[in-house]
Amino acid sequence: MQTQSSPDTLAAVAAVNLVKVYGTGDTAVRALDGVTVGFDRGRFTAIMGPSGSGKSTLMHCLAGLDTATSGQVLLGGSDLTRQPDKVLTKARRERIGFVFQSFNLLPQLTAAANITLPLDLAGRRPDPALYDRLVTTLGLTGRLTHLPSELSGGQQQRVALARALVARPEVIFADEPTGNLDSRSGAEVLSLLRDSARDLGQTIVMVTHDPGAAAYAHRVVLLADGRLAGEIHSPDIAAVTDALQSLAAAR
Ligand SMILES: Nc1ncnc2c1ncn2[C@@H]1O[C@H](COP(=O)(O)OP(=O)(O)OP(=O)(O)O)[C@@H](O)[C@H]1O
Repeated sequence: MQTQSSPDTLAAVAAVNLVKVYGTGDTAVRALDGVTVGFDRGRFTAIMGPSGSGKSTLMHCLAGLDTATSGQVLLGGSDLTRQPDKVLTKARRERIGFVFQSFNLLPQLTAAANITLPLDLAGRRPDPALYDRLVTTLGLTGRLTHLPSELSGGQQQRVALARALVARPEVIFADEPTGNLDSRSGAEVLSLLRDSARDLGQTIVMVTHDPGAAAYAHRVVLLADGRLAGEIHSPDIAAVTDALQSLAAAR
């Protein structure tokens, strides 16, 4: 296991000495304590670590959904932390895709309209071949005219995934993307993420607690107490489980 990660400004997305403090004074929590890590283009990385280690905070800061206290977030080499809100919003809309547990589907739109919404907002049309492939692979063919309230949790999650992938963003951030899926659907989603990295050169960053899910990634980045605690390249379930157990034992 390696414990070093150099700042890599050529990475698709990178954190440089990122610090995030919630609250002030005695109650302040240092959720990120100087994290420097890069995520290479076309690679699928899982972020893992004990509960409260800063995984979600890191991903939210990388995705521009939360503001770091200090440090930099680089997207394609440019510093997101110094951009005006308008530029940040545009970058989020056009260059970044999100697959979060809370789905964030619009309740009044059909599944199909939810999937194409980010493209519609950007005045772009979906690539029909990619759209068809995603809808078929994700088992949504018979569900496209349904509203989110008419879909199961797993189906909603797959709509959110199709929405993130169809726009072909440079970077996709996924927070427990298989959390609500049965094991077969979960395996399909993870394969799809890995294929998207390989075939479309997308950069995928996924937070997960599941060593089985992490084993689909090219690399696992470990966090503990808001700091980088190691990396595993070409992870398998046993190596990930061992690393998590070592982190838990060190607490
Ligand atoms: N909005 C907030 N206000 C105050 N503290 C927060 C806030 N969000 C997170 N924290 C704290 O920051 C630390 C890191 O939280 P974070 O959610 O990033 O951890 P995590 O590794 O994603 O945890 P989990 O695996 O339980 O989801 C925790 O101590 C948490 O309590």
